[in-house]
Amino acid sequence: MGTTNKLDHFPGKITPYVITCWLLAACGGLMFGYDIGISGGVTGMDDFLKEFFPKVYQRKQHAHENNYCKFDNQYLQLFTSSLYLSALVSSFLASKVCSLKGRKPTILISAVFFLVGSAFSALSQRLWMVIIGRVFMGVGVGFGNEAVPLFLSEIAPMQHRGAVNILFQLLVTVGILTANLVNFATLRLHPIGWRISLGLAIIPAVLLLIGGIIITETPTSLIERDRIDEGRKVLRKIRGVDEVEAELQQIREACDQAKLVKHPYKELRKKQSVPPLVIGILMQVFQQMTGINAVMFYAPILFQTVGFKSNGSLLSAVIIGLVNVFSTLVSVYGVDKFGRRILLLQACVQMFVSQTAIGIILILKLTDTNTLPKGAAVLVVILTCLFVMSFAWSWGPLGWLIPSETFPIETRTAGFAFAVSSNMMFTFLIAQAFLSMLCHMRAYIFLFFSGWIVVMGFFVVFILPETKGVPIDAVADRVWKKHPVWKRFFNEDPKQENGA
Ligand SMILES: OC[C@H]1O[C@](O)(CO)[C@@H](O)[C@@H]1O
Repeated sequence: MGTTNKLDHFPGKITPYVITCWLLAACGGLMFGYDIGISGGVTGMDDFLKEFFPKVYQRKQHAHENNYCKFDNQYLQLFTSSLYLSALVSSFLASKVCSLKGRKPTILISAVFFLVGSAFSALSQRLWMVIIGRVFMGVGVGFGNEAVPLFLSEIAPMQHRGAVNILFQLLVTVGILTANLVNFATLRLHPIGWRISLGLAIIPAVLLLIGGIIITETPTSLIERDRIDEGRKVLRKIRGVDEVEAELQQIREACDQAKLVKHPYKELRKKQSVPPLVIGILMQVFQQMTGINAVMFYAPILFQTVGFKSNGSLLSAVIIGLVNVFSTLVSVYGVDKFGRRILLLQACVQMFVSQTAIGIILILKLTDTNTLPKGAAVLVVILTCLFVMSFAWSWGPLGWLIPSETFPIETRTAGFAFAVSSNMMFTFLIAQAFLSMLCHMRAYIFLFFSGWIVVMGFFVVFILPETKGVPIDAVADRVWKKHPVWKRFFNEDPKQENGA
């Protein structure tokens, strides 16, 4: 632990150049969000269903007794989920490219795959072509989600890292909202509305491509690869000052320490890695088990299921998208003021109440002929907004922030890759299973998610330590070693410390 621990006061300002780099790279978040938001609307569009899923279209036309099952089709779910499966696999490859070649090339690869994939899926004539397009886009998402959050925080001055990390999630929510708006507009454009929706993903991809060409490589990545002089030059440029030796030194020490560990993935198997690994993975798994993506992917379908017309359901999705963006802004302010645990716990209560209430209303009020009384329908939309609101200022951004600040430098990128892939894995599972679960569990599915939220509440109370205000490299000493559950993993016995 001989590192410089004067972590937060290096000279430097937020220069216009850094802001430009942030904005361009953050298009990676926009791209990811656009995709999350676009697929649900497209799956609900008649022209799309007629072309690729005529049976689902027929079922939809003749809404009958079992309305909950009208969208239950494995291939329809595969349309949404295939992207996350390929993102899951590619995020491990991306973590290698990211450390061996740098953040910039990883971002460029991401943009190219996304660009090709979105053009391909928009122009498809067959279902398999759409799916291949989605798989390409998934590689883009896997590479982007690995490199962009790292890039954003590595070029940020230390004291702004938390807020900048949330910028990624904020752009994800802006992407989702944009997609909801696009779907709302293209619904009326027969028969190619869905093609326009899918094709417009090209815009964030092109922006990211331009960004990938313009942005600088990060100083950490250059120094990690022994390109010290270039690292110094970049640091001067992004900080807007000449005096950067102290920060350069600190990055060098951190990189040297990381290099002592030859195999970060092996290091993750050691006892001391258990606490951050468990926390990093569970934060992401729980983020998905709130049921957020059941709403984000399938809100338009969900609202159609409970009796809204196409138009009304897409409009509701737009409202939810707006709530999502504005509530994420709250966390930028709240995360360092109230702390992580308070935000997460408050959200557990609000999410539990709203999910349970939605479930009960649907169980009691949704008739077999697929009608929900007007008042109940409005209440369901309001409750969905309350649910999304609390998710957006807590588990949404903190699902990324906490894993990025709990690992020590030696295992940070490897540990983060596990967190990213757990997110993709559970996003995939929800995308693939939700419509079938809806068919079999009906409105009880909401109670299923509320059950998970109770488990998450216990997790926060008993297991999750507070990391507010703790410098990133002091987490082991100040947090883990003092925590009643986790301190036993930090044995004082030197043999154990060395991993013997
Ligand atoms: O804003 C909601 C979105 O945020 C994420 O949880 C990513 O952090 C997505 O999985 C979800 O769709």
